[in-house]
Amino acid sequence: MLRYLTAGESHGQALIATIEGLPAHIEVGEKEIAENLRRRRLGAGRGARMKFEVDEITLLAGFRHGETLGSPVAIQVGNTEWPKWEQVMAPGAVDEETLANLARNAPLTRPRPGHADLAGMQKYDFDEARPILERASARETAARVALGTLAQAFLQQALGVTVLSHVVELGHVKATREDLPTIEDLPAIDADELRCFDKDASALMLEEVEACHRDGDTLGGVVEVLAWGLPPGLGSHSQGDRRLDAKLAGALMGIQAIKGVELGDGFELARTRGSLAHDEILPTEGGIRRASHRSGGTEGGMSTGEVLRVRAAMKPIATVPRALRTIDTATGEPAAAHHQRSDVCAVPAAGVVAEAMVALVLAEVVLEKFGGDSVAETRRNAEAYLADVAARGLEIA
Ligand SMILES: Cc1cc2nc3c(=O)[nH]c(=O)nc-3n(C[C@H](O)[C@H](O)[C@H](O)COP(=O)(O)O)c2cc1C
Ligand SMILES: C=C(O[C@@H]1CC(C(=O)O)=C[C@@H](OP(=O)(O)O)[C@H]1O)C(=O)O
Repeated sequence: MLRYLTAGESHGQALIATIEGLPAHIEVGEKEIAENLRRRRLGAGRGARMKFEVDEITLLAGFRHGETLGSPVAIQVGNTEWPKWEQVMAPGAVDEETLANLARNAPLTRPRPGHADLAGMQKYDFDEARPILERASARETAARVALGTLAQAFLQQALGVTVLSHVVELGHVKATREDLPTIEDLPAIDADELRCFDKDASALMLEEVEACHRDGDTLGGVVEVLAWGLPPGLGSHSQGDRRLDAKLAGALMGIQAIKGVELGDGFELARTRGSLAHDEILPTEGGIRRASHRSGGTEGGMSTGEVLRVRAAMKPIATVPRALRTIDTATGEPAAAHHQRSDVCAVPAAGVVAEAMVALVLAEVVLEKFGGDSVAETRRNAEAYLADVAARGLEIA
């Protein structure tokens, strides 16, 4: 069983990520985690904090000599902003004078519509938003990306699976393409500020980010995650919560600001007749193939063996510089929502987080199907299964 948790506040000392259940001998470490954390910081529209804060990675447990040990993993991602926040975020008790100073200087009593502020203050009995926004903040996704890197390395080393994301919509601008992008198309996207394969759309998207920035506004968009090399039969039709689609949707909806998820052609399929909505099954040399890729690579809650394709829709950033209407909870009077700094757009970064979440779900279902206390054991079990599928003439060619 794969279990993981993160802890840590946005301006706390560090984030901590822990995971248990990954096999031994995954070759992965600081370098790979740092690269994914670097990618998570990229993208047009990210705020000032992304430029000066550094992700300080420490592998605390579960590794030896560049490999996982099969024991619980703990990773620390230090917040280099901490010295500036030591007093505001002091974990220990502070004296009355400090408390009074903090309350005088920056009481966050004007909750932002669209952020966790108000519901959190109501639920956890706080008079200001600081204790809520600290954990709601997407800073936490750095910890999930660290864990996702381990899952990605495991999937690649055990099964040859690659998981990558790209931006398909930003505000009202849509990228268009007839065929599915290949693995070769996508790594190159990393260098682009928007990680979007459609260069014309990408230019318009960048203009839109600029325009939003000038207007004191914010943007959302849609990212797509693709996974190549999956075997058929991950997940199960037999219970709702075992369906791969359900696990993916839950994991992606668990990312801050994600408001919608679709598998394959998703909502568009609902507008399409059945004769045109499904992926016909054709015989081919050495097995079978599909005539199209509309399902997104799942049927009956199981992987089909085709490319997995899942999209996540991110709402615009809630901290709108041209502040939205709210109330001051200290007085009950109308007010402008608090705003100090924020991203204008974090869609490309959300794509990297979405990759991590998809990889964690896939690692879970791979381990459920094939087990394995070492990467080699998972690989052997998967190969035996795939050989059997092929022997029955059902290999995806
Ligand atoms: C990578 C990433 C960066 C984000 N950056 C910001 C930001 O700078 N300002 C902000 O208000 N929200 C930002 N968000 C979104 C908030 O974290 C999110 O809206 C908030 O936690 C409330 O949760 P909800 O949107 O799921 O309701 C970001 C989200 C992600 C995934
Ligand atoms: C720090 C990160 O993202 C933060 C996510 C975030 C939010 O409200 O979600 C708000 C911003 O932080 P601050 O309010 O301190 O400017 C982002 O910078 C990060 O992704 O590493």
